[in-house]
Amino acid sequence: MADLNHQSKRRVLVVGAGGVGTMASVALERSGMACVTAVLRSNYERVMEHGFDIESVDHGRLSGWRPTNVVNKVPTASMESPFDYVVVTMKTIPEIMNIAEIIAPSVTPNHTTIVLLQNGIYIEPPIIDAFPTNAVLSGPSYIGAHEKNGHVIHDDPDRYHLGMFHNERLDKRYERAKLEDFASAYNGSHIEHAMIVDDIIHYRWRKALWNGIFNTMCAITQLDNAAIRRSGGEYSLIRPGMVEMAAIAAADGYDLGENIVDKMVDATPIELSFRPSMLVDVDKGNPVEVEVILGNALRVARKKGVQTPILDNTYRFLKLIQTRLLVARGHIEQPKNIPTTDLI
Ligand SMILES: NC(=O)C1=CN([C@@H]2O[C@H](COP(=O)(O)OP(=O)(O)OC[C@H]3O[C@@H](n4cnc5c(N)ncnc54)[C@H](OP(=O)(O)O)[C@@H]3O)[C@@H](O)[C@H]2O)C=CC1
Ligand SMILES: CC(C)(CO)C(=O)C(=O)O
Repeated sequence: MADLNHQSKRRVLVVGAGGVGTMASVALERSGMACVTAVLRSNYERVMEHGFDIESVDHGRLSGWRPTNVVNKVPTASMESPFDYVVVTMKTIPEIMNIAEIIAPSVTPNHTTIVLLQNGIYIEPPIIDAFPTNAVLSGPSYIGAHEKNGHVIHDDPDRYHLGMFHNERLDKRYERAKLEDFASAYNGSHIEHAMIVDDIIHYRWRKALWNGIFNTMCAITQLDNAAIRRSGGEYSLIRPGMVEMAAIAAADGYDLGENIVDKMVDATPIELSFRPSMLVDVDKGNPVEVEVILGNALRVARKKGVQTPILDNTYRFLKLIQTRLLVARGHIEQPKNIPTTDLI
């Protein structure tokens, strides 16, 4: 572990301590190079009293673990010691929340770097619009980690591509320095989690092939990734859906290469049954990230004139499920009129 004193540690705020946020906090704290304040919500009381109980494929068993600070509200940044990084690990549900507004009190202009460790495509532009003087890093994660009331099962290694999402008002050398500094802090526990890449949008489209198809279709059918393939979905829906997503990426200027569909399907062997994060949300009765995982991709398709019949229907089904979930949680009332979006 790095031998740094408290003063030289990066001050990091992690917003949302579910599976991804808790494991990000562990990686950063265990590196010895960061001091984490984690913002918790439903698990706050439990973690304050007992800490997290974590079973991690990367870090082993941690009982009663807590980051340096645990709070239940996004803190206002102090003038003397602003946050160096605000790491966002909440789900993105634009139907009911605005991430930029949530993190705003903790972001110091010209100083804080915002790191989005979330799924989705083109989730960065609204953050850059809201914080024009702050660097934005983007890291679509391949972790498997799920949290329930302070208990975390982390069974797939914490790995992600990390890149800067260029803000035209900032110098690329400044953004690059932030990218390298954050990656070094995250990787400081000597587990190589963050892999720096030059063009993060390419990697986000690659991941959209998996998330936009498996996450959505598993959430709709409530079948895990292996069950959906074994039930005939691989050739009727999964592969054709991935072909559509690759066509959107290509129209956006990102050629994902030959055999990308085979590669993405083979990336998760059929022997490995697991529930993608969106299916876990449906299991828990939580709203799903339909807009950032699929809606944003379809917005690009519309703009570029790409036909996406399978993904259009996937979106329509998922929006119905989303309405049920939002009503059940009291976020919206049962719609009386037919709800529409720019895509329906
Ligand atoms: N889990 C996984 O294995 C993977 C997840 N991802 C992506 O990572 C991101 C995080 O996913 P995941 O960890 O599964 O999400 P979870 O739902 O497990 O955790 C999100 C956490 O954020 C909290 N939260 C929500 N809103 C706020 C708020 N306003 N203030 C403070 N806390 C808040 C939630 O609290 P509460 O409990 O009160 O709702 C919850 O604890 C998502 O974009 C997901 O798609 C990517 C790859 C794998
Ligand atoms: C690809 C996967 C399954 C995690 O690695 C994911 O992104 C998710 O569960 O949302």
